[in-house]
Amino acid sequence: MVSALEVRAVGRSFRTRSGTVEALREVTFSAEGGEVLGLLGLNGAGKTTLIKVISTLLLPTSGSVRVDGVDVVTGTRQVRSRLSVVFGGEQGLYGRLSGRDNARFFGTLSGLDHRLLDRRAAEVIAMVALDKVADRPVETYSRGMKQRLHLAIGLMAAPKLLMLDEPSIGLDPIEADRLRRVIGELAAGSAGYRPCILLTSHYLRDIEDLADRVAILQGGKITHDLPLKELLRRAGSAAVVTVSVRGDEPVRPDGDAERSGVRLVDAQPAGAGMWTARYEVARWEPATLTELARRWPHGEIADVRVEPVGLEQVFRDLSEGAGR
Ligand SMILES: Nc1ncnc2c1ncn2[C@@H]1O[C@H](COP(=O)(O)OP(=O)(O)OP(=O)(O)O)[C@@H](O)[C@H]1O
Repeated sequence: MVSALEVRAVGRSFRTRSGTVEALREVTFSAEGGEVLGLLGLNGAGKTTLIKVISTLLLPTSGSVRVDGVDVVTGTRQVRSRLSVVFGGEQGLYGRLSGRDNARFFGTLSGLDHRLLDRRAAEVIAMVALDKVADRPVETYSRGMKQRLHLAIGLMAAPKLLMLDEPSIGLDPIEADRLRRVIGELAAGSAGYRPCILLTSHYLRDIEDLADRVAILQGGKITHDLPLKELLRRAGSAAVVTVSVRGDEPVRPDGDAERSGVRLVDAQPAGAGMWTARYEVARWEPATLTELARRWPHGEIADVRVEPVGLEQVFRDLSEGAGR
């Protein structure tokens, strides 16, 4: 089977006055249709360079990239017709034109047959839920609507590979959620097929909500390439649970934290006969609550607060682990 995206041992260096910068080093990964791959990296890690190489804007110095089986260097034109890059932000739309006319215009630029333009524009506008405002000038759109229009335009040519760069940048939480919902539907096949989606974002919520897999770039190298669930599992704990207990001191950890998946972090008296204790738990499930109650045989649990460990924490831990 041909992968939607295949990146093999890609290197890209830049000559600068102060020497050579290796922006990408031996980058290798692949992704399939229907998969959402999150690409994470701190500033300067090489994300933009990688996106430019995949989208044929920069030549790789070494290695190869294939989009839907076509090499980016020898098949530049075919590759361009198989992928779309959607950037965050407000630029690149014609404010006086309607959303529908913007979609038609960019569809023409990407070589779509004019007989298909109207139908395709209506389809993609429906996919991103802009039907009601499709004939209004884009200058009257909210930021979120403009972002969804960018996505619609990116879908005009039914790309096999959809690259989304910071898609929710500058959006309020409601608009960001709406956009994430649309992206999730696309990955699930709302466009009639399942594109491969490469998602770059500093906003980890996008990645956490949408990605099936996460690749982490550090210093131009892929340091991790894992299913999202596995990456979160590597945090070592799924949640931090804070319990307030009325009653006696807790039973101290009895060496079975590994088996029970519940590890006491600290416990302190909180006055008026109350204790506050924090636990790291490997899984948050009904058995965890039973286990916590077992730790306080003479106490009454008055309150439980659960904070899931998110990708942000994992990313921070991994970045620190890599020497930052
Ligand atoms: N045209 C260029 N000339 C020289 N160095 C460059 C050029 N483009 C990128 N670099 C260098 O390559 C490295 C990777 O940059 P890149 O922009 O790809 O990182 P990034 O992960 O996209 O960062 P950010 O999150 O800040 O956008 C950096 O050290 C950068 O300074």
